Amino acid sequence: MAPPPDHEELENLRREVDRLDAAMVDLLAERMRVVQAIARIKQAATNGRPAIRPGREAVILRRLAERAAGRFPTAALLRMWRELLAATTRAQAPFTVAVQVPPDQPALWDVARDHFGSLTPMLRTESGSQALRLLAEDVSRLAVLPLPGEEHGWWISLLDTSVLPLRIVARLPFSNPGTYPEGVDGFVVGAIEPEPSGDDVSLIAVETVEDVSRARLLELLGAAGQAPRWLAGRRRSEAGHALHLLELDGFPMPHDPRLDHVLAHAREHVLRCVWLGGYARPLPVGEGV
Ligand SMILES: C=C(O[C@@H]1C=C(C(=O)O)C=C[C@H]1O)C(=O)O
Repeated sequence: MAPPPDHEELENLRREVDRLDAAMVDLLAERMRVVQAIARIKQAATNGRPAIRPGREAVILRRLAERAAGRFPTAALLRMWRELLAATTRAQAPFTVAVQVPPDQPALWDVARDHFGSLTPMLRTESGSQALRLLAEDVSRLAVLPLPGEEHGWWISLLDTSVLPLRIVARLPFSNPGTYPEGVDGFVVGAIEPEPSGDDVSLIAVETVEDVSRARLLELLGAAGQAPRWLAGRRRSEAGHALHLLELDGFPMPHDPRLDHVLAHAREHVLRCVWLGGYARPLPVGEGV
């Protein structure tokens, strides 16, 4: 039987695909060499801490999503890059991720898996304190914990770590093409200094005297020029104080004058403000499908 007339063209196109595949592998190898050079420079500062830089990763992913838009399915591209970033960070220093999977958010495991790649060891924990213990014991270098709320009070523990402070460094999922159920969100915690990505949200714990209501607190901060969102609260009955977790747009640092301003402005009610970290604002849901 005579070959179909376009047989030769098909063969040529497949050779072209093979050539491009080979070129992409060469580029990945070249990229890995550059990452290793970065790792050598970072080594002194990293000193056993995780190599991941969530702010930098967010900058890379936003830029590539924009570049690929309309030419390559962005959601697939982002998934590929997550796998790549997991491989390049693991190559710098192997790490394990502790993941608290609450019974009502089983998909948080998948969100963590997609973010840290299919080959990164992950340990499932029942509670936030268990996940944080794995960090303290150096069994895991990073933890994925459900968004703070009434049930999830793990963030309180971050206030009390003085050596090698644990920070909230990322919010997951960073991109959700609509495949994760709504309300399945987590924070990544680790002994890393969060770095700005250009579009960030900060997390501030505010300790107040006990009788300051949530509304009053937001009002006080509003008067100090801030427009925070309230995430969670806890009473510290032993001290007669209350703790609130707030989100603030932008990227304040531990000693941001904006926080000092809040303290000065609401001195009678606010006892301290503690910067717990921040995260790169995720891409809008459904983007990059
Ligand atoms: C290479 C670095 O380390 C990690 C790997 C990255 C990458 O592969 O591009 C980016 C950020 C870090 O999570 C870096 O810090 O730049």
